Amino acid sequence: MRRLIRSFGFAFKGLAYAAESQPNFRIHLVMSLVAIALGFALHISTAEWQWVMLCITLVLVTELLNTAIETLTDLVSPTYNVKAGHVKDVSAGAVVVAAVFAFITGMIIFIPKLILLF
Ligand SMILES: Nc1ncnc2c1ncn2[C@@H]1O[C@H](COP(=O)(O)OP(=O)(O)OP(=O)(O)O)[C@@H](O)[C@H]1O
Repeated sequence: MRRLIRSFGFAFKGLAYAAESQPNFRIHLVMSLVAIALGFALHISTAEWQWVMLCITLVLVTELLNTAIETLTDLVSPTYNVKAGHVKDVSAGAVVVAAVFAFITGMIIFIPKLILLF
């Protein structure tokens, strides 16, 4: 049990490191809170909540993995290296793919409800 609590402690340390060091991670956290607030305000359905939560999870997880990959790349290749550049670019590409998916899903769920309000 003590080991489990210790592991959670390390995981939260990782989350705190990403939040402190990565402006993009902070932006995605704020966007996630905005999506959750909109979800409550617009009374979205259970199925829509599942899509919203999937998008939030996907974006935050890819952002965390991107941070880990960037940190590891800087560790193993502190000087310029073409392959290190590719590693970082591909990793950043994964975040963009997740963010585009989240943006499109958000539009599909929220735009019709926002239009009905006006
Ligand atoms: N060691 C390296 N060798 C070659 N190219 C690199 C190297 N480090 C960074 N790059 C190039 O510079 C780009 C930006 O790298 P950087 O480490 O600044 O990440 P970043 O854009 O600041 O990421 P984030 O904003 O998510 O923290 C990389 O995507 C890559 O193309």
